[in-house]
Amino acid sequence: MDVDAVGLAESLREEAKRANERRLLVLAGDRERGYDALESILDSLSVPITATTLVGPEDRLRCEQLPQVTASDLLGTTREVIAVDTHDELQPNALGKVTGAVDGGGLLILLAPPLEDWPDRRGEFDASLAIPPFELEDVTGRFRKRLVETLRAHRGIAIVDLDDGRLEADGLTDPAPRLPGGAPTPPPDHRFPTAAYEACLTSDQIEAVAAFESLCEDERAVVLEADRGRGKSSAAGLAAGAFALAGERVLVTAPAARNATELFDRAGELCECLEGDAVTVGSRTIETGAGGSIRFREPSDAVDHLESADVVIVDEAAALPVATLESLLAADRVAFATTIHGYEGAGRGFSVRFRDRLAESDHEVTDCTLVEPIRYAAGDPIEVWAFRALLLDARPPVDPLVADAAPETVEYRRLEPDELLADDGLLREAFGLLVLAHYRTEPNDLARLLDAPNLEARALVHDGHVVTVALLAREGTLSRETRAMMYEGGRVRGNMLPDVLTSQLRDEAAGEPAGLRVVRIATHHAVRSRGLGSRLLERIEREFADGGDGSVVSENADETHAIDWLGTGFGATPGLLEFWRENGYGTVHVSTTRNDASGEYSALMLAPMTDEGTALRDRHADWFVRRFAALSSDALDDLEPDVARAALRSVDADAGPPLALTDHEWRVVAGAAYGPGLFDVDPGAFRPLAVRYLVDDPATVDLTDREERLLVTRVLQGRDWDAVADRLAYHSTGQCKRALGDAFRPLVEYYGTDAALEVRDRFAEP
Ligand SMILES: CC(=O)SCCNC(=O)CCNC(=O)[C@H](O)C(C)(C)COP(=O)(O)OP(=O)(O)OC[C@H]1O[C@@H](n2cnc3c(N)ncnc32)[C@H](O)[C@@H]1OP(=O)(O)O
Ligand SMILES: Nc1ncnc2c1ncn2[C@@H]1O[C@H](COP(=O)(O)OP(=O)(O)OP(=O)(O)O)[C@@H](O)[C@H]1O
Repeated sequence: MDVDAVGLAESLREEAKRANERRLLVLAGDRERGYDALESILDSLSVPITATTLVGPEDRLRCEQLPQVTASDLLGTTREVIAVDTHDELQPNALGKVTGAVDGGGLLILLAPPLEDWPDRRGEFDASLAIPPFELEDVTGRFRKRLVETLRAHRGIAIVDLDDGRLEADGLTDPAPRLPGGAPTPPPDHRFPTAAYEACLTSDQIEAVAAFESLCEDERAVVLEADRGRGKSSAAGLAAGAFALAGERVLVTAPAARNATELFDRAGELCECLEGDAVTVGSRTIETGAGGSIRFREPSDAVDHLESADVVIVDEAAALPVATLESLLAADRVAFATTIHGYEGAGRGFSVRFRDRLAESDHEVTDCTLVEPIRYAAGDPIEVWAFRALLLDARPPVDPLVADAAPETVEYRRLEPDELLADDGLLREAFGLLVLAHYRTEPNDLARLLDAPNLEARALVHDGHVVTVALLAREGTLSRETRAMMYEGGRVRGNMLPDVLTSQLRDEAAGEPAGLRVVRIATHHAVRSRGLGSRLLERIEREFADGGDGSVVSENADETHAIDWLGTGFGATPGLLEFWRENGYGTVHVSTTRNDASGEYSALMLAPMTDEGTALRDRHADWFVRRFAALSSDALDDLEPDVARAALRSVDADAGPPLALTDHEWRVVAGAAYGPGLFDVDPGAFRPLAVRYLVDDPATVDLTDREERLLVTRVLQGRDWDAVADRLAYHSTGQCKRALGDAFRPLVEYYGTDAALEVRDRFAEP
């Protein structure tokens, strides 16, 4: 080999240390040559084996080894050298996590196939993109092509071609000597002890700690946002320590206890520094001599202990369900620390859904963003590369560029993967919009967008800028064998709607028609509610109804199909259900468990395009209406009443059984509505009527929102009178009972048979 890879690695390491930055070394070529070079490099670098990690399939070196799938174990830790073996596969998510864990002065080493061949390689991750009826050979290599381009274009990245013994780039940037930055100084006026500020490593961290001082007052919230490794957990820890030293009880929660390690370390150090032996420090509890404390509790447990805490700190808030965050808002003084641009899709739920709730709450909010990295110098070229390669900082266009967008000004555009690859601006805007609008978009999704054969993207663009984007997945057209396999309990990749309709809802034919699921849709926040989202759905429908472009490959021989149905599945909120209903989608299912990330029940909706699609939609809508009452008193007994109302309202009025109450049942219902009859003695008779009404939504019957919620909570969900009266703010259970009787009057009027109307006439006031 002509290239001195060892000498190169030594120079890179020396430069990295000098600049407190990282450097990246790509060893491209034959795998064995790569490992030989790597071993020589590790032998010569003065890096302890304990600070080195090999991320790859085999434990081939003497250092720590883990496979790419468990790269998340490295999150929050730091290593001096990490080598990643990408010969068998490359998981985009793992690449992000690994890059984030390399310390300032450290090296990231990639063992890669010859760069020219790399895009054509297929590994396990690619196999996961081969969603039936597509096959592995349909998966493309654009993500890797783009990755190679970024490796070649960015500073700080050395590339050695081991097969040709050629140095492609030396990665040396010859950084200007760093001026020794003075220690950051505490703010002039502060309430926390000076030591809390002296423990800070950057001036951003000082500002973050200072932001926590606002929690000395009541009805305050602090939101701390930062990219990974900006020292946000540590800042929260220093603040927690300061509160505990002042005798306050601090409750800390995070998705997992290990997320709070740094917080407890900093808090413990501060308390010990100021109180010495008077403080007891454990890994989940700290108690100060002043009577203060810091305690970690799991999120669900924390929600039940808000009363006993003075200050509540939520770390990695974006990774918690929105419903949990909302419950935590019951705390009077509360801080949320959260990662933006996380490598693990560390959610946007926080910004997407929770921010609004926070703004509506009584808390005065102090915002703080930490920019300066802690583990390495600002402007580190490897971070710059990772952000670009994985689009961690992709953003929708800035507001002024799209401010005038309206359905009349926009153009419908297919976002072909090749165009996205060629036009980074377009890719950034489209992906940025998807990231901002969805609580879990991660680097793997970028690869999916570029390479998965079942996915398509469509957008509306205003003046060349993306204002609304939709990600579409082809589903269905599954072979008889695949359908039987699903029916018998086997799993299929992708195909979310056919999968649920077949395996859970026991419809073996559900995977036959061709469908297109709107996986995600998002409108730029500055131009929502102008009809753009609806316009995009309409244009998609038009395109795919035309057959031509919308035709799909089938698992059965070479035949092609037009799309039979459009569908969607999402965390159900009344507003979103309404949006989809207005666009012609009807609910066919509500999941029986809440989504871990959003804390919401998912709704599945269909809009038929052909007779086959209509048949599929009709039978599932029918079954949905038939089972809804039983579901409501069982798995969905805590479904938000407004979600239940909106879900039923979106169902086609022809769906479900016709009302078939016996004369006797009608007398019971009308007796409760008009006379001395009681709901409690025969609740079953009221249920089909409530469901029928909520589905039909007849124009001439006008129940109030509260009355409809009463139908859901009392009649369908079977909650007891006290709980219902309390929740719907009736003065007493008696008033609530009368209200239910009153609510049934218009229903008896509208649907009642002769037997029912007779009762009404008998009791009706003269
Ligand atoms: C499969 C999925 O992706 S579901 C998730 C959908 N995406 C998101 O939640 C991301 C954030 N939200 C958005 O990007 C947008 O609000 C979209 C995509 C839902 C709708 O896009 P828009 O361009 O605003 O749609 P459009 O103007 O055609 O329709 C808006 C109507 O939808 C309904 N609607 C949509 N979202 C909401 C909501 N969160 N709350 C209340 N109503 C809503 C309302 O009826 C609204 O009309 P209004 O503003 O007059 O009350
Ligand atoms: N004030 C400090 N004193 C000592 N070490 C610190 C301090 N601030 C940060 N660090 C160290 O820097 C690293 C990043 O800090 P921290 O975990 O607080 O940041 P973060 O923004 O929460 O990062 P991540 O998102 O990666 O968890 C940690 O290894 C931590 O130990």
